[in-house]
This record gives sequence, structure tokens and C-alpha cells, in this order.
Amino acid sequence: MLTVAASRNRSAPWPPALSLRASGQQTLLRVTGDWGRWQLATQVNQGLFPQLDMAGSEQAQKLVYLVTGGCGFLGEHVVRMLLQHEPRLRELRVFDLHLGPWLEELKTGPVQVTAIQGDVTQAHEVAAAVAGAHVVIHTAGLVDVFGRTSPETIHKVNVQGTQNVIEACVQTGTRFLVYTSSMEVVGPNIKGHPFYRGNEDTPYEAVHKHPYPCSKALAEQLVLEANGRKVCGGLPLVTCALRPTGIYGEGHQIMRDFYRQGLRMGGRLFRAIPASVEHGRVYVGNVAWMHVLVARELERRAALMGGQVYFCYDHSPYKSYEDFNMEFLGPCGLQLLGTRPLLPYWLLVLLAALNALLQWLLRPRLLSAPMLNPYTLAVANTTFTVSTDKAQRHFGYKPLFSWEESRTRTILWVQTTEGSAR
Ligand SMILES: NC(=O)C1=CN([C@@H]2O[C@H](COP(=O)(O)OP(=O)(O)OC[C@H]3O[C@@H](n4cnc5c(N)ncnc54)[C@H](O)[C@@H]3O)[C@@H](O)[C@H]2O)C=CC1
Ligand SMILES: C[C@H](CCCC(C)(C)O)[C@H]1CC[C@H]2[C@@H]3[C@H](O)CC4=CC(=O)CC[C@]4(C)[C@H]3CC[C@]12C
Repeated sequence: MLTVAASRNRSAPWPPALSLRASGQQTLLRVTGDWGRWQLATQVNQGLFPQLDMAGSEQAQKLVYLVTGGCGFLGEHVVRMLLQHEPRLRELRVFDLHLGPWLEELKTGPVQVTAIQGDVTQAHEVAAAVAGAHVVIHTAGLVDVFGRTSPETIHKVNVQGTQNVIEACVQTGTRFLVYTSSMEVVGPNIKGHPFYRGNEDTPYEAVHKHPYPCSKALAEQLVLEANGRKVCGGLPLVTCALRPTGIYGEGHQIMRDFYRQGLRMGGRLFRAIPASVEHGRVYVGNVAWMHVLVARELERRAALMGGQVYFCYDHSPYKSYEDFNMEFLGPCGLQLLGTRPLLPYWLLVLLAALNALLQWLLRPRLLSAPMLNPYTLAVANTTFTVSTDKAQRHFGYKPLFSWEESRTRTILWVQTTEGSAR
């Protein structure tokens, strides 16, 4: 009862002091002041007062989760997956700079869905959203490899934003933090070294120059180093990081861009990268499922999972970026022309450099940024595939969606959102 009141009425004025009694008899705790109240709420949430958890026999639905970036491509899937597959959920807080209208339809279900419009770079907004949550899933981030945003902004959102989330957990007593990292913290590196069927322990020379992978690597490091820090109330923070490879599925903006590009070119796309360059791809539903499982198991297996990184993987086939996209765009009427790249590689390098130069010269007037730049070309042209079972060993992960299901769902999404090219 008290936990609910504390977490739902953050802005309401509070009485100066609060006594907590179990079964109306014994006084368990007396607190004064705002932070004391949050600490109390947290201690109740953390199961320090099992009598209270049992009171009201709401044992099944007692957890409060916060998903930052919950209205993004991955975040929306995490939110929907939690509502479907986390029966212990009582409240789900969805924190995002831009809230999606689809959130409204979720508010009628049995779980309280709280939409919070906020900015991860604003420490006070993050702290208010985190207070009283058991678990934070931090997916918010600026995903920009096309040079649309300044390096400073990318750093601010991805690194400072993550630091704010960590500090909010520490201050408010939230113990479990799951961070959405990226394969990009490992590679591909600028030297073009292949990472072939690698796992979390595979040695690789990670060299980051581009603002996006730099920011993800720094943020991941902050999260992992925060594992074990004492949070308000004295218990240790348990953190871990998930590293998806290229995510695809319903809502994938780059897939939509390729589709539109193909339509503009009369249903044709031209091969730019050799078919032999393989990319790790993972279905968004399986990435979301991994987040749900990690969040669920982090408490029980804190010693094993705390401070760990996990690649996100499933049964999607290893293919080149373009051939993989054709698994979905082909059935929507597009054709990929050429068994070999249409243009020689040196010309692509030149075009990518030209794009970068133009972008720099026209800055900040450039409204849209081309997909081809030296960084995206290097990533697209370097094999990076993952083969691991660490997530299965540590927290029993098995993909929820088969490759066939993932493929079908993605095709349906392209067809229904954009219409068919046929
Ligand atoms: N898309 C991909 O292939 C991969 C993505 N990731 C990571 O997954 C996470 C989610 O990525 P996507 O869903 O693809 O991106 P997205 O851009 O669709 O979602 C990110 C969400 O974060 C929100 N956001 C951005 N700045 C914010 C701020 N200052 N305060 C609050 N919210 C803010 C955005 O509004 C958006 O809803 C990111 O952290 C990204 O680095 C990792 C590997 C691959
Ligand atoms: C845009 C690239 C493909 C176009 C190449 C061209 C112009 C020659 O046709 C994409 C190729 C690989 C993608 C990246 C990869 O999937 C890994 C990623 C992980 C993330 O965390 C964010 C997204 C991305 C960097 C992804 C971005 C697009 C590609 C570079």
C-alpha cells in the first residue's frame, strides 16, 4: 500500500513524518523527509518487508519497471514484451523524449502504464522517473551513424544520459539496471578486421573513432563499472549490458528507407557490397525478449550476471547486409541487381568521402544525410558475426521467435506500412 502511494504520487505534498506498521501492529520504520520516503519505498519494494508485500495479497503484481527510450524502435518492443511476459509487473513507466500515441491503448490493461515525457540528459527528470522503480531498462540513446547530430549531442545523450541513469539508481535505491549497448562497442574497427562468429570473449582490436560507437563504449563501461556500487539503503547495484548486432523487424527505420529507395528506382536496388561480407542481425522481438529475461533474472543470479555483457543473437542467418534485407524486401517486390557490386570499391570510398566533405561544408544547413559515408561503408564492408550461447548459459535465453516467424512478421510490417511494390 505504502509503496504504491509513494511511487504514484511523487508530486503530491507529503506529511512531515511517516510511520510504517505491518498488520496495523508493530512499527517497523519511521521516516522523515523526501529521500527517507523514497528509501522506505525502495526497501519495501526490495522485499525487506515481506509482510507488507504479502499484505493485500498482491504478490503476483508488485514490480515497477522503467524503460527509458520506451517509444523507440527497440523500446516499444521491450514495453510490449514486458506487458505480455512479465506477470509480476504492477507499473510500467515509459520514459522518452517523444511519447508515442500508441501508449494510450496500453493504459487500459491491468498494469499501470505511466508515460513520462523526459530527457535523459536532465538528471532531475531521470531521478524522478527512476525513484521507486525496481528495475531500469535503459534503451534510450541517439543512434546516429549518418552525421545528422553533432558529436557533442551524441555524447551528451548516450554517455551523460547513462551516467544520469546510474546516479538516479544509486540515489533512489533502484538495484537493477539493464543497459542496451551495441555490438559497435566491439567493432567493426576502422581497420576492417573481420569478427567472424565471435563471442563475448573473442579478442578483437576495438578502435573507436566515430562518435556513436565511442559513446556506446564509454556508456557501457560506466554501466559495468557501476556494478556493485552501494545504492541508497546500502544494497549493491547489479548491472549488465546487452549488445545487439544490427536489429531488424517491425519499425526498423533503415529497412523502410531502403524500401523507399528501391521504389523510387523502379523496384530495383543495386548491390554495393560483396555478398561474402557477412553481418550479424537479430530480430527485434528476440532482443526485447532478452531484455525481459535479463531484467527478471538479474536479482536471482546477481553474482553470475552482475557486470557482464551479452551479445544479442538468434537464429537469423548470416548474410551480407544487402542480401539479408532482401529476405524482406524481395517478397515486397524489390530486386537486388548484380551478383557482384555494381561500382568498384575505390569509387564507393571516393563517393563516401565526397559525401562527408559535402556534409561538412554545408553544415549545419544539411537537412538529410546520405547513408553512404566512410564510417557506414567501413561497417557495411566488414564481416561482423556473432556465435555464442552465453545468454543461454547465464539466464536461460532461447529465442522466442524462430527465423521464419521473424521473417514473416518483418515482411508483413513492410507490406502493411508501405504497400507492395508489385
Ligand atoms: N537499431 C539497432 O540496430 C541497434 C540499436 N542499439 C541500441 O539500442 C537502443 C535503441 O535503439 P533504437 O530503438 O534502434 O533507436 P531509436 O532511435 O528508435 O530509439 C531510441 C529512443 O530513445 C529516445 N531518446 C533519444 N534521446 C533521448 C533523450 N535525450 N532522452 C530521452 N529519450 C531519448 C528516442 O526518442 C527514441 O524513442 C539504443 O541505445 C541503441 O544504441 C544497439 C544495437 C543495434
Ligand atoms: C547504412 C549501412 C548500409 C548502407 C551501406 C551502403 C550505403 C554501402 O549501401 C548499414 C550497414 C551496417 C549497419 C549498422 C550495423 O547494423 C550495426 C549497427 C549497430 C548499432 O548499434 C546502430 C546501427 C548500426 C550502426 C547499423 C547502422 C546502419 C549500417 C551502417
